[in-house]
Amino acid sequence: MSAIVEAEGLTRQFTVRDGARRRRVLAVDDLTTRISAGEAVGYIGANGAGKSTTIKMLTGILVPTSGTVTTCGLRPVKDRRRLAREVGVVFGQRSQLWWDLPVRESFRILAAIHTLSAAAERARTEELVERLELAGFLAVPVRQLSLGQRMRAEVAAALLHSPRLVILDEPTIGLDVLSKQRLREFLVAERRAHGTTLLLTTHDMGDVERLCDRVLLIDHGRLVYDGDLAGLSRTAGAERVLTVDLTAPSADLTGIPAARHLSSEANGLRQRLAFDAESTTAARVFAAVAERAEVVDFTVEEPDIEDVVRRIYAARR
Ligand SMILES: Nc1ncnc2c1ncn2[C@@H]1O[C@H](COP(=O)(O)OP(=O)(O)OP(=O)(O)O)[C@@H](O)[C@H]1O
Repeated sequence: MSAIVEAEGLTRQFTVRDGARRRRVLAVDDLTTRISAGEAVGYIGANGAGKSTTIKMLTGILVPTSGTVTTCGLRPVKDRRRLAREVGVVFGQRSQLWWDLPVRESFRILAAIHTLSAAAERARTEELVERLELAGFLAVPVRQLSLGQRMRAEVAAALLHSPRLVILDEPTIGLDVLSKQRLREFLVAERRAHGTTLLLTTHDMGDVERLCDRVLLIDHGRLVYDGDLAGLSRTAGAERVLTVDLTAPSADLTGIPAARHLSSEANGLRQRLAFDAESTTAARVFAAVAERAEVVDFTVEEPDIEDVVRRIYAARR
């Protein structure tokens, strides 16, 4: 797979005033990573961890203090214009649309900026209007749109020129559950249809769970995890939980190998056991429970990803 982002020792330092003194902040510290074409990567970290600074270096807005980065095979600062054709950026908290113009007009201006042919503009606009359900408000000025409508229009605007890389900065912030779901479904479909690479910064772990197959976790400018979500949970030692409903009240199911009894309800009719996916499996825990009691129903819960991230931060403090 060709590389869409290649960063090598990427570092950005700021000098900030701290009263009378000057202090250096390493916003991004020696970041080395590679993102291949077609990947969907969640870039997560606490406020101030260095996510925006990284994105700015990837898109040529900020010059690195040291290290190198290529985005879509281009040098972001030097080739910024050419890069603009390859990358689409969506900011959840900042509009890129013309506030007083109808949505349709913003699209026309952007198509002209990207020098799309009339046929390409028509086909892509139609595709995005249909997939993002924009038809009902194309003639409405942006300032009159609801947040959910505006975000859909923002995404369409950023994707109009069919960029190879789409960077989304907190794309679902402030959206209601349904709008979030629609937007995520659109992004999944867009990626499937066009092989688009997604790089997403978010505090919403639902975005990561539903959209990303890889997570980069950054803390104080340093990359502290690179892998899939399941691995992130393992890193934090997070446990899965087996809940069993039994046919008869039972004593606490303690002493199950590699599992920990968490709770019992209704005289032990429902019991919860936590286990570490590294040392056993849900099937083994279930089998051990079934030897001791008759089970009518069961569920297995995955670790809560927000809890996982909190644990990782806590462990590093
Ligand atoms: N222009 C700047 N001048 C000085 N310091 C800056 C500048 N931009 C960012 N920083 C500092 O660099 C660090 C990383 O900031 P950055 O905005 O990249 O974090 P972030 O992970 O995007 O945070 P958030 O989730 O709040 O957007 C912070 O300590 C921030 O204060």
